[in-house]
Amino acid sequence: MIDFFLEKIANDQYNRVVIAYEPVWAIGTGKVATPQQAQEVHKHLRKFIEQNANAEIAKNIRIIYGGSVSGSNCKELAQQPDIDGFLVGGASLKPEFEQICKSRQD
Ligand SMILES: O=C[C@H](O)COP(=O)(O)O
Repeated sequence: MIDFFLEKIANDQYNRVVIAYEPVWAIGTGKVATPQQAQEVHKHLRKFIEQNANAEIAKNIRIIYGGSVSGSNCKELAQQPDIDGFLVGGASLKPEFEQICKSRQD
């Protein structure tokens, strides 16, 4: 499905694109992907973009993870090289959201 969208994006428009990977079983369930699982998918997406656009675009595009992100799992997810941020649902309404926002800064 992503190829359908990518072919409609001009190379100079990629800086306005954010791709979110959300395993459906992780949305609002409290079951989060392991950092390794999420990293594997994000890496695959970045590689796909490299092959279908170019290496510079693939390096700079933001690929974010969503699905039961919390204060207790954000740190390790944020350390994965191809996870650029999060799409946060339930935890965005809780104090731990601040921790999630800062998780890539530490
Ligand atoms: O919009 C938010 C995402 O669907 C994830 O929601 P969640 O963090 O509650 O699992």
